[in-house]
Amino acid sequence: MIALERVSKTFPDGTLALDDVTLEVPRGSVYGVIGRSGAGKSTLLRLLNGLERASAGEVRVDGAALSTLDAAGLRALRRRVGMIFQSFGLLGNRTVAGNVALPLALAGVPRAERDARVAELLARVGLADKAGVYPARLSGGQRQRVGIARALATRPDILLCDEATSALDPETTRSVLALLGELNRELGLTIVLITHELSVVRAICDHVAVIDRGRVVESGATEAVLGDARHAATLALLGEAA
Ligand SMILES: Nc1ncnc2c1ncn2[C@@H]1O[C@H](COP(=O)(O)OP(=O)(O)OP(=O)(O)O)[C@@H](O)[C@H]1O
Repeated sequence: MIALERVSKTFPDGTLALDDVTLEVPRGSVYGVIGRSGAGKSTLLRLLNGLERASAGEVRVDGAALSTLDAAGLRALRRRVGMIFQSFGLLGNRTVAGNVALPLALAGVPRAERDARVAELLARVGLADKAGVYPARLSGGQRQRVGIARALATRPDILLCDEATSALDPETTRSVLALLGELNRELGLTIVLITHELSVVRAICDHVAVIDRGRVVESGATEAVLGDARHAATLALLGEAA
């Protein structure tokens, strides 16, 4: 459903962040992109929701070439592609409910419908009792649950996770990853997550791509890639995790 076909990204200063990347994310999968800092992970993720445009090659979502989308097409794409962040990205001057309602308000969803959807989302992420609380009063794990609820508000079928658990302790990481796994199964949500932690890939990803200096050096089913690692970048990640 998501395909990168020989995608390269060169920034105006000449930095080649992605170099001839080809990969395919199957519908309904949890797809991990792992690599060191600066490998190109964030750039790859930003290409998937149209925040960056490929310098060469093509990104397709359900066959539609993102390079051909006009402004309306990009808005439609972003409604079906949710995103969560390492730093959560919540608005401190809005309550939990207010944060989750924001994308619905922007999409013009009527008040009553919005309130019902927010209540449903907060119940799903286990925060029904926190609707009126401000983000500053929440733990990191709770903040990320709000981020997840907000990302799912417009019923996207793809969720992009940008180092979503990197700021969390191991136990909270496990519970947030478990929630993502449940949402993947219950909603058929396709999840693309970027991480520098092999434990995250092992915990939740059925597929993985290892990225090194802008190139995908290994990709495929997680067990196959990790069980038969060949590239130095993958071996280094396995060595660090051992
Ligand atoms: N807007 C930009 N202009 C110029 N270079 C950029 C820009 N954004 C990223 N880069 C460069 O592109 C390369 C890949 O960056 P990217 O942020 O995608 O890596 P990453 O794997 O996500 O790293 P990290 O885990 O540290 O966020 C790096 O060399 C980075 O400095």
